[in-house]
Formats: sequence, C-alpha cells, structure tokens
Amino acid sequence: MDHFNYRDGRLYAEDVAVADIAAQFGTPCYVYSRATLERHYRVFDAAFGAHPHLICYAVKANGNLGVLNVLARLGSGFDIVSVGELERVLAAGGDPARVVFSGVGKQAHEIDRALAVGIRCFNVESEAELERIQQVAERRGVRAPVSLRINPDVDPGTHPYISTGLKENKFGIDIADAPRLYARAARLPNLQVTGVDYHIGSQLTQLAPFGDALDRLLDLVHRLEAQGITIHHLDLGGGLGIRYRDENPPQPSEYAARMLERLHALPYEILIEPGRAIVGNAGILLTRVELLKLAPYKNFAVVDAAMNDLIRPSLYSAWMEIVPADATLERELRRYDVVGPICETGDFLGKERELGVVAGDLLAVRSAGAYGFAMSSNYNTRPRAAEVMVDGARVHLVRAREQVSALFAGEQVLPA
Ligand SMILES: Cc1ncc(COP(=O)(O)O)c(C=O)c1O
Ligand SMILES: N[C@@H](CCCC[NH3+])C(=O)O
Repeated sequence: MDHFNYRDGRLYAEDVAVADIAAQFGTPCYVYSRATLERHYRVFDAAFGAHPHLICYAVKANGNLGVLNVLARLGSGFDIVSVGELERVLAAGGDPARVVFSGVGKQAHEIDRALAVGIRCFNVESEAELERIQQVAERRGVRAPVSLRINPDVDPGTHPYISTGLKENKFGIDIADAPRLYARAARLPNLQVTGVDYHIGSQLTQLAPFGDALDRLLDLVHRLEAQGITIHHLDLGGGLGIRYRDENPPQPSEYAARMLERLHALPYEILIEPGRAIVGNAGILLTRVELLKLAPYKNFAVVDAAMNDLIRPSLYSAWMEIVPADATLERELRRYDVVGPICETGDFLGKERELGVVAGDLLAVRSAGAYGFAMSSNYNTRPRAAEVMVDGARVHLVRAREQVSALFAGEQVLPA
C-alpha cells in the first residue's frame, strides 16, 4: 500500500494534489511520500521482531538526502557502494556505525574514509580486496571489520542484468573458496572477521531463492565455526521485489518469517539491505504531455520526461504504470507509446498504453521511487528533475531542478 491515491478522480500524494505539486515545482518531478517510506521501514523492522537485526537500506536505490534523513531518524542503517554514498549518509544524519560497504571495486581512499568514520563492516568481494583492506587498515593502525560476500550460485529468477548470485556473475566469492579466504582473513592482523554476507539479485518475486541461498550460507557458517572462526552477523542482502504490474512478491513479513524459520534459534544478528522494497512504491514521477503525434500505424504521446530521467523501461524493458493525474477529464482513449524527447528509439516510458490525453495533461509514472532519479543522467544536456517529499499536507523540495548552466560549469573551451 502506498499513499498515492485518487480522491474524486484526482491523484494525491498523501494530502496534496499532484497537480498542485507540478504547478509549483514544474515537471518532470519526482514525488516521494514520507508516510510510505516510514511505513515500509517499519514493516521490515516489525517483521524481524525481537530477533537482533539491523536494516541497512540500500542507498543506491534512492540516495536523496531527504529520503536518507527520514530513514536515519527511524534508526535505519545503510548499505553503501561508494564513498559518495557514504558522504550522503553522513550529510543526511546517518550513523556510520550502522553502515555496511558493499561493491566489487572499493578504492583505497574509499576504504580509508570508511575506516576514518568507523563504519560497521566491509562486505568483501574478492581476495585482492581483502589484501587491500588489510593494507589500508594497517596504515591507519586499526582493525577493519569484514564480512565476506559469498556467491552462493542460486538463480534468483529475475532479469539477467540484476541477477548477482550466480557463479558467472562478477559479485561475491565462490562459496567453495570461502573457508580458505576466511582462514586467510582471520590471520591478517588488521582485519576482524564479523560476518557472512550475500546479495543474490534484485526484484525477486519468489521466496525459494532466498531460502536456497540461506541454506548454503548456513552450511558455510557451520564449517567456519568448526574451523574456529566466530561469526557475529549474517547479512542477507536485499532484493525483495515489489508490484509494478501483476507481480505477487512475498510481503516483508513472509520473507522474514521464512528467514527466521532457520535463524530464530541461532545466535546471529541479522542484517538486511532492502532498497526497492522500501522506496520503490514511495515515489512517482510526474511528467507533462508536450504534444501528441498521431499516425495511422502508431500514436505517440511525447512527454517531458525521458530515459535520462527514468531509464528502467529502456534498460530492462521494465513495465511501469502510467496514469493520468486527473481522471475526471473527458478525453478520447487511444493507444500510445509514451516517449520522451531524447534522440534514441529506446527512449520510452511505456509502450502500447491505453490513455486519454491531450497536450498539456499531467501524467504520473508509478513505483518510480527506486532506481528512478538515482539512475538519471544529463544525456542530451537535460537538467535532472526536481525531487520533492510530501509529508501530510506539506511539500518539501528535497532537490532543486538542475539549471542548464550548472551542467557545463566545470567545462572549458580551449585557450585562444
Ligand atoms: C549489495 C546490494 N545490496 C542491496 C541491494 C538492494 O537491492 P534491492 O533494491 O533489490 O533491495 C543491491 C542492489 O541490488 C545490492 O547490490
Ligand atoms: N537498477 C535496477 C536494480 C539493480 C540493483 C542494483 N544492485 C532496477 O532498476 O531494477
């Protein structure tokens, strides 16, 4: 459930008509609902109940400071993949002691900064990275907390670009090699082994792959304990899917119950790294119809948002729901491809959509809170969209629309 609902045919974000937001802030504009964000966080938190746990929201899904701040106030931890994301978390009031650092290519300066602020744990993805963290920690004279990200070789049954736990994927350490690497980590003087981690993919709609991955992880943990390596936490990654169209993903409560069946009697703290399930349905993208292009073989509704604002349809052929902001208007229904102004045939937000629109009408793309603005770019020198956070009847601008001049402010022409 989210807080983007129709009232008398007009779409609202919490208590604010989205048409008023578009009038005030222009389009394209991302709109987030604080109440939805908080609700989703609390649902996860409640799902793990009294078992020691930490929710480390995956910043990559949506790193807007306003979003991070809402979650930080609830006590959320954060999963980061770059020092840039770390700086965002700090700027938003997040607690570094609740930050885990994932990613296959952490640079020495990033590791150094993370050690300086005292993050919770590095999720290590290779032997080379283990050595690198050891070196940086040694220079600092500290012990770096590490957890190895295991590649359990399970098929998450999702889009191939967002599957991460198959052995041909670049992520994680082959589970068969993990005991050797844990033994190595335990011997390195500036490392402190604290946990085991996996993240098998994104937009999962079944529980079985999570269960399979956990079984493999627990086999490994038992082996490690027998080897004399003490594990404190298990990081189960993110990946729980949401409904974009007709998917029926498990609820966080069902997911947690399945995990706890195996874990409740064990002494490990559970970490999870949900991104999409927290923020996906907490955001929409508002866009205005620029013009209609009607042809006997195809109709196009050209809107002011494009693949640079929201790339998921172009990149993964992802289906995202497009709805009118005002459903009371009398309009002729036609089938449209909803496209942006960018010079790419792949620039579309939706294909073959039955819509009643005329130029100037406002549309909303639903479920756009995750991997929407976060993956946006300036392609075609398009300023990135404004972002606002609705909180009841109040609307906060959490990121101003970019100005064209700022887009080339760091560039120079050649000297005369
Ligand atoms: C390491 C890691 N953790 C967490 C996430 C968040 O995934 P999701 O948004 O599917 O929950 C991702 C992205 O897939 C990731 O790479
Ligand atoms: N960007 C992807 C998810 C990738 C997750 C990154 N680990 C999406 O929009 O679905």
